[in-house]
Amino acid sequence: MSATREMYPVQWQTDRVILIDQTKIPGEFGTVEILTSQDMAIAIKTMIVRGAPAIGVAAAFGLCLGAQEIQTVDRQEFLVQLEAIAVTLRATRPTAVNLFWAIDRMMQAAQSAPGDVANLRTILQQTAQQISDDDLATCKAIGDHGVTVLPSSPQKLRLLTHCNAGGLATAGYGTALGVVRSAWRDGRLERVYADETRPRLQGAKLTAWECVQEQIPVTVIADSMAAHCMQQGMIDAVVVGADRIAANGDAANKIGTYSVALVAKAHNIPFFVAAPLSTIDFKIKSGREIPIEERDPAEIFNIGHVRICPEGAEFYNPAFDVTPASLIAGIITEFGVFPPDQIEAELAHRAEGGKR
Ligand SMILES: CSC[C@H]1O[C@H](OP(=O)(O)O)[C@H](O)[C@@H]1O
Repeated sequence: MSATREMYPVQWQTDRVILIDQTKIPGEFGTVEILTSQDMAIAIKTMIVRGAPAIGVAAAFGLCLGAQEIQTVDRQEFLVQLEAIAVTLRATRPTAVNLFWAIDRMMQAAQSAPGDVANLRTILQQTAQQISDDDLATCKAIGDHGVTVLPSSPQKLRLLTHCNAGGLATAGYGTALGVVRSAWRDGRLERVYADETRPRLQGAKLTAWECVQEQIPVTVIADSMAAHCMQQGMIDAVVVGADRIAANGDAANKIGTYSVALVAKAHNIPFFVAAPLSTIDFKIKSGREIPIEERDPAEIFNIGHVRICPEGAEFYNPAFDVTPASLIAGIITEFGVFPPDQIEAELAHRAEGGKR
């Protein structure tokens, strides 16, 4: 299956949501049917669906499931119960701002829609689908803008990425992998170097899978090898995704991204962050305010189902880190590529214009 437009990690089907089960890739390609808002919350928390834009889309359709569960015909009571479901979905994961942005957009749509409860259900489904469709178009625009800022030589570039910011992490096509796909389409790409991305291994499992699906040459490396590859002159540029970008351009992304950015700077290799406007959190001034999710220590002490650490050791498992704006050559958005210290000025007016 192609991992581009045809591959939708989140799909609404009449009265349920079909998720690609990302915990099973690459061993098996399977889907799960999500019938309730509660099950959608579990799917987001357990990373059956993951990736900042993808969990925003998933939460939006989770609210559509919730709307089906609410029995009342009283509009005000419906909105009260819908907000309670929104609280549950908001509590699933704290770092990716797309989750909160999508839920807020859905709740605003419901509260401002006219008519009875049946109409609110219709508006919610239309809004969730629009969020999904917009993200797909946004990823394509990010991909195409991204190619314009990649180094002009060599003609065929070697791009390193960290984690998975691909079609699986979005409504399709991807952000960082959107740049990869557009570069590949334009004959500008020799190879992707994919950090395996311990502990969840999204690079080894998901990025490699997406590239292999489309015959994009990909080399998987252990996270500890990225510095060596850059020192050896094997990497021309780095492109990663983001889960939340502060107004000053500091960017939170999967744990290990900050190290990659530091090494890229040391070797004068351009380090780009690819993300939609919905990932920029204008309400926070710097990356210090970005909440960092801490996950189950078992993700550290197990590989697969094999325990690799002795009982008695303690563990620390932050799922994200923050790369300061000073290490970022440019933020690639659907509106173009901007220096991180100009992101607030450049894009705030679009946010006020309701384009988010
Ligand atoms: C376009 S995906 C952005 C971001 O989301 C991923 O986190 P997770 O797999 O924990 O949901 C990763 O940080 C990606 O770069």
